[in-house]
Order: sequence, then structure tokens, then C-alpha cells
Amino acid sequence: MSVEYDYVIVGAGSAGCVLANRLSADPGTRVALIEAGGSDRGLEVRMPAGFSRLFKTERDWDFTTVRQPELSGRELYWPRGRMLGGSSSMNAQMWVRGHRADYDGWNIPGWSYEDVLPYFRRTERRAGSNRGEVYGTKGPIHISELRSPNPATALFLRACEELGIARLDELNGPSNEGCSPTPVTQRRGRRWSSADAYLAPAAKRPNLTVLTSSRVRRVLVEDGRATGVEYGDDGGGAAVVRARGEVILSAGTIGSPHLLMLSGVGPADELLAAGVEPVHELPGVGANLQDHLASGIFLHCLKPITLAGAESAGNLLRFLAGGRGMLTSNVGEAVAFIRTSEEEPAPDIELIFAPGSFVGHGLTPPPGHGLTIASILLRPESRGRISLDGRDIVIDPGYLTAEADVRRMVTGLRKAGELFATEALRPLAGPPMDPYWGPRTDEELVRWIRERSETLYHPVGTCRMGEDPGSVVDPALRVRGIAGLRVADASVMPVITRGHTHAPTVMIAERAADLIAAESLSR
Ligand SMILES: Cc1cc2nc3c(=O)[nH]c(=O)nc-3n(C[C@H](O)[C@H](O)[C@H](O)COP(=O)(O)OP(=O)(O)OC[C@H]3O[C@@H](n4cnc5c(N)ncnc54)[C@H](O)[C@@H]3O)c2cc1C
Repeated sequence: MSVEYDYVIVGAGSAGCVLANRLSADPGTRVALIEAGGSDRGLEVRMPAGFSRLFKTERDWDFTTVRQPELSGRELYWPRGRMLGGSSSMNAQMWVRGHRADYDGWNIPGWSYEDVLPYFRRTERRAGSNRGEVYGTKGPIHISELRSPNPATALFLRACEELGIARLDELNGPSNEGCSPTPVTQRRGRRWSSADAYLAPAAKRPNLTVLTSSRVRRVLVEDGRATGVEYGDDGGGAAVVRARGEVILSAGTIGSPHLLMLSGVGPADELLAAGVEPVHELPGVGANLQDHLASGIFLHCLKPITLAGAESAGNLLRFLAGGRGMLTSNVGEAVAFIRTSEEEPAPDIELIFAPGSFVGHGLTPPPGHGLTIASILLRPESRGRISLDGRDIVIDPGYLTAEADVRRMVTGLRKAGELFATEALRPLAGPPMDPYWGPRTDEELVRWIRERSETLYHPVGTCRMGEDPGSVVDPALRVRGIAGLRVADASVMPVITRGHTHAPTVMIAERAADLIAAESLSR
């Protein structure tokens, strides 16, 4: 049996929820949103500090990369949200648009900083400081200040100023060079995901159908046109939905290229080797994978004020009764964006401060009160790829395959060490906390980076947008060579932003909705 809609959207994540709302705003348009995961209800999703409690549960795709030769041969754990809201229901809630140079640097008509700025503003509903009115205030995504920041966070910001890192008026202006408390996607101290912002208000529309626990297996392509999708439910059944207008893939940086490949769109030789009949040769599918790599310094905290004490009965009560207290922390409470050399046009390293020890994705209970400053490689030169092994996905981020990336990481970690040595932070900064052992020389720092770096959870780029024929989607996000098929999610970013990836993904989806509406009017 098959049912027909105007638009079929695959994936209810950061991007898919935006599209479901915007496209179904016209009551004459029938929209289906199909999500592999289930509900986003529950305390672990709502409670900001609890995001690592979602790791390795049924709400996590729980991916693993292949062995990374430049990271001591380790296989890395990659969580991704598998529920309504997708990764926006399990992320650290940091709202960081990036730098104007990111979008101008994409160099794609329609996607310059000035072009995309209205879409950021359209999505934002800022509560709190808004100097220069950089934020929008009427959109669906609540962007707040942390309600109960840790006292150590103010000291980190003072430490940055001691080292000459200027305090920004607002983090999300055109330049993010400087330091700032982290703006968070929270409302009254609770997580505010794409599903909260976009899906919940549209859920009762009779022209929007949301299917959960339904994993799309492939896009149906007939005579060069996407006509629908085939999906399976958790019980092993299969069904088809048809799209009169378009199929839109918003299944994320791993899911979207995976689905294209399973549908016969990708590098033909690789598809054949995996037993998939090629429908359209598009070698760029799965290539251009980029991620932000993170390497941290972990120290004992000399005062018992950190998030190690977050899960007390008192804090739970404070959170449940008033949306306040340590459980409203997003862990990464403040940031600094810096350049490792004067030649850099914009920041290439981010330093994230956590008033707690965030070791092993927060899955390992800390051995006491700790502090973390993580150094993030914002502009990796390394590129990886996603490919098929039979029907399964293979993730190779190619971390640190470019030598320049290692040098930048070393400079970032040195700066993190300098911050801990400032007058502001010294009273809190104790000895190294296990597994950190206090590397000092360049060789030791490189060893630490290779042995312990982890993802900051920001993969992008595997369905690259561009004007060139080698790109996967064109500047209107249409898949090259297949009519009626678009990709709108983090995978279309040609180059990763010098910020975090949720905000740009929402922006991409907002713009995609306009592009789709404009095209439907002209049909
Ligand atoms: C632990 C963690 C922390 C993060 N912290 C931050 C942060 O603080 N700030 C920030 O900006 N970014 C953060 N990110 C990254 C950010 O959340 C993502 O970049 C963003 O959510 C990506 O949006 P998306 O729409 O591309 O994909 P997703 O939001 O991942 O959505 C994809 C959706 O598609 C579904 N799907 C996939 N395949 C199929 C299929 N075959 N059939 C049906 N459905 C399918 C998935 O289940 C999912 O719901 C974090 C991510 C993680 C995992």
C-alpha cells in the first residue's frame, strides 16, 4: 500500500523539523515527515546537563568510526540523535552561528553572510542580552543565557581577558573572535530542540503526517525522478510513501549520503562493489567529510564547586521545581575563539570551558571535582569520507591526516594551559586529573592529542553544495541529476563553520523551505 504527499521529508532532526513546519504552513500542501527513532519525551532529553545519559541508548545511533591511523589507531565513538529532534534533542545546546568569513568563504550565490543572516534571525527568539540587536527575537528557537552558571565560569572569562582575549558583546555577531558565556537553546532552564520549536506547534495540522520508528531504506527513483521512499517499521514490515512534489533528505551527515548510496546515487564502482545497482553516478556522495576534533586539559578543581555535585537530590528538586541549578548547565558554559597565527583570517581554534571533568564523553564518572578546557580544531584541513560496506555505513573522518591540523591543535592546548595558569583560574587549578598526565613538550602534547582526542560531534559536508559539477547538490540544494530530490541538513555544508553546527543547520533548513516554496510557485 502507498500513500501520496506533496513533500516527503526524511529525518526529524535539526533540519527536518524546520521543513515539516514551514512546508505544512500552507494547509493545501500535504507533508510527511519520516523518522527512524521515536519520541523525545523524558527527563534525560529535557534536562540540559543530562545529554550524555542519552549516549549508547536506543535514542542514539551509536556509530563508530574506522580505525584512525593518526589517532593511535583508535576507533572513535560518534553519537547521533535517533528520536524526534534528532541530534538537537541530545546536543550540548550551544548556539554558535560561526564567523561571517565562513559563509562568505563558501562563495556560493545565495549563501553569503548577508544572504544567510536573515534566516538566523528568523529562527531566533533571544531572551537576555542582545547588544547591537544581533539576535532575532520573534522566531521559534529560544536562545537563552544559562540560568545558573557555575562560579568557575566567570573566572574562565576573566582568565581570557587576562591573556588579552577580548570579551565579546555578543557571541553571535559577525565576528566571534573573543570570549563569551555560551548562549544556549533552552527555555526556562530546559532543552529547546528543533522538535520543540518547530514540530510541536505544527503537530496538530491535518496536512502533516509524522511517522516515527520508521527507517527509510531507499529513495524510489523512476525515469530520473524521485517519486517516494520505501521504509521499514520496527516490526520488520515495509511500506512506501509517494511524493507528488519532492523528497527531501534531512537524515544528517551520515544518514543522507547513506540513503543516497542505498538508492543507487553515488560513486558507481563503490555501489557495484556493495551490491547496489547504480541509478546515477555522483562520485561526491559521502566525500568531503569534516568534523571538529577536541582535545582537553583536565585538572582537579581545588574547590568543591563543580558539576561533579550536580546530581544531588537538592539539584534535582531545583531543576524540577524551577528550572534552575546545576542540572540546567550545558557543561560547555563558556567559549573563546582565537587565531593561532596572525595570518589566519578568522579564529581557527575554539576553547571550551566546562566546570567539570568531561572525560570519555561524560560516560566515565569523574574521580572528583575537576575542570576542563578543551581545544577544538575549527578549520580542519583533513578530509574524510563515508562509504558503503554492503548495506552498512563506513565512517572514516580522516582525522589529522593533514599535518597543519596537528600544529594547530598543539597551539590550542598550549593556550588552554596558559588559561589555567592565570591569576583568575590559578586558585581553582589543581594537579592533572586522570587520564590527563600534564604533557609539556611539543612531542608530549602531540602524543596526548593522538591518544585522547575525541569528536566534538560536528560532522558535516558529505553531500557538498556547490556550483561545480562535482558537488552533490546545487545552490538550491537539488541533488544533481535526479529531479524532485533535495538534501537539506548539515551534510550540504561545503566547509565546516568556525562555530557549532546546529545553528547553521537550522539556517540551511529555513532557507531550503524558501527555495522549495519559490520553486513550487513557479511550477
Ligand atoms: C552529543 C552531541 C552534542 C552536540 N552539541 C552541539 C552543540 O552544543 N551545539 C551545536 O551547534 N551542535 C551540537 N551538536 C551537533 C548538532 O546537533 C548537529 O550538527 C545537528 O543536529 C545536525 O542536524 P541534522 O538535521 O543534519 O541531523 P540530525 O539532527 O542528526 O537529524 C537527522 C535525523 O534523521 C534521522 N534519520 C537518519 N537516517 C534515517 C533514515 N534512514 N530513516 C528515517 N530517519 C532517519 C535521525 O534519526 C535523526 O533524527 C552536537 C551533536 C551531538 C550528537
